[in-house]
Amino acid sequence: MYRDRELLTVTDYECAAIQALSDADYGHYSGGADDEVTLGENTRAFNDYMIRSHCLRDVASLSTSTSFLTHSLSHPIGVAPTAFHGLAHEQGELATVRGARAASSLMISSSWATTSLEDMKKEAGENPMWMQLFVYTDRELTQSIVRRAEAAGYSALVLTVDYPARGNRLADKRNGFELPEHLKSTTLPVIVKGVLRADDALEALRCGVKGIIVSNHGGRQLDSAPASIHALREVVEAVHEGKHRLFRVPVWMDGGIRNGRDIFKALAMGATGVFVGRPVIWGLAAHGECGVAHVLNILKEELEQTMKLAGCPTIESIRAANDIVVHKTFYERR
Ligand SMILES: Cc1cc2nc3c(=O)[nH]c(=O)nc-3n(C[C@H](O)[C@H](O)[C@H](O)COP(=O)(O)O)c2cc1C
Ligand SMILES: CCCCCCC(=O)C(=O)O
Repeated sequence: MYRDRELLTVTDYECAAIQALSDADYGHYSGGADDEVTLGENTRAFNDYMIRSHCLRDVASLSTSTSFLTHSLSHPIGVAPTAFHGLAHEQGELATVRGARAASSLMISSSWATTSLEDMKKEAGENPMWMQLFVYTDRELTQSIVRRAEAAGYSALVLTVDYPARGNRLADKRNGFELPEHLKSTTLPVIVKGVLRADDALEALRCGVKGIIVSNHGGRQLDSAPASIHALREVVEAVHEGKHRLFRVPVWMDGGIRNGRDIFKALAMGATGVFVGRPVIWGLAAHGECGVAHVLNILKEELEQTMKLAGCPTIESIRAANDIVVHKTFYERR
């Protein structure tokens, strides 16, 4: 496992990635749409919530184990689909897949990967992978991707529904960001990714989806969309059945997660698990597969630390506690 006294947090990894990447590539990965209001809100909004910790709880034996659909996992931190890893590291997605496997993280492959979907799955071995695809007007093309993903051993398809058109990314325009010729790849391939409202979540349920990822695409599509953590509660409540926190389908979230406290808050607000995008890219750019694994392990260790300090020894105990995370106004009213 990669260890470095200088690289203790995701923010440390972002600083290392800035050194490793060209300005244009860093701008492409880090940037959001337009004024980047949503991009900023994604991280900031976690500070709107406080962890109302318990004391006098037995946290001697702690477990972060959980499940995503049929997969039993040792922790609830997955890798979000992000495109073009060949810009961040010479081994591209193969390094990311190896890092995710080393950290036992479920990974969602981007349909705009710079490595074929078959090669990625082969590299992952038994580590579970889902395949992301966009909504293409060419149905035959979509079907051929779906068939390839099935044949390769992907266990779910993640349909990104927040991309009817590309967001207005000013960093890319200012830097003249263009994909190098040698990376243009069309490895194109039902969980929906990009839901932010209760009514859309219910419509997705009616369409028979098996899961929902609350996401605003890392602030790269509609600027002024709400922070994912703010939208999470609305979606969770919509798909919530009864008063015992039984969900008709799991709800995950991504966007702005940079530490274990953020993950704890998302779980407490009803998420089955979380996915991280840019932090994985920072690990990849800084130290390849070891960097990816290290970033994911940092997040897992921070989650464990938060669970101990908050008096919640299991993921279920976080999700079952109705009041372990509260909006900060809770304290203003008292
Ligand atoms: C560089 C980059 C590329 C992305 N590519 C894709 C993609 O190919 N497909 C997709 O569904 N989402 C894509 N996303 C969105 C991520 O899956 C995810 O929603 C977002 O990165 C989460 O926010 P975070 O980066 O703050 O963790 C991309 C995001 C970034 C930053
Ligand atoms: C024409 C290439 C589309 C790649 C989309 C990648 C993506 O979702 C992103 O946010 O960037």
